[in-house]
Amino acid sequence: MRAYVYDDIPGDQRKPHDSGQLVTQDQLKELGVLYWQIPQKDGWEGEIDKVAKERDYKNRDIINVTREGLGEAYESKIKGFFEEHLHEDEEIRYILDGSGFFDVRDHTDKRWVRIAMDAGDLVVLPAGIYHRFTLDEQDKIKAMRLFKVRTRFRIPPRNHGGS
Ligand SMILES: CSCCC(=O)C(=O)O
Ligand SMILES: [Fe+2]
Repeated sequence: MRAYVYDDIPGDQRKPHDSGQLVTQDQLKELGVLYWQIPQKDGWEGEIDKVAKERDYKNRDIINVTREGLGEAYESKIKGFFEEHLHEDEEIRYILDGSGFFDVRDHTDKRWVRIAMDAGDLVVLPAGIYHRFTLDEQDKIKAMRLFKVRTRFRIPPRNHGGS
């Protein structure tokens, strides 16, 4: 995982948009974003189960975001993921394969912090944080989604003055 301030330069959302200003794990924690690295090797499921038990995540599923996997739904899914939104509960993702970017609003609510994730990265976005997701130029990701509750509410995207 690598986090940094998003460069806000117009262009393909899949590009890194790396401003070069790194954001540390502690700074992510100040935003309520938690991170674990759980390498994809023997016993990784047990490590996930430990975190799930500790944080009371009762349900999980797998999502495969690829052109092949989603077919016609691909474009609309990609668009929807990248619309700035928040949830009333945490968003928990463990990356099994591929890679992608989670962007979260920082405390100024003006800048994006981009969190570049790949296999073995577990992230928890706190309830109420404005965020979005995009694939990167690899154009595929497979992730485990964990949930405290079965039903998830998504607060519609806001028009944040265009950025
Ligand atoms: C990394 S999984 C795809 C993104 C996603 O599940 C979400 O934005 O809710
Ligand atoms: Fe979300």
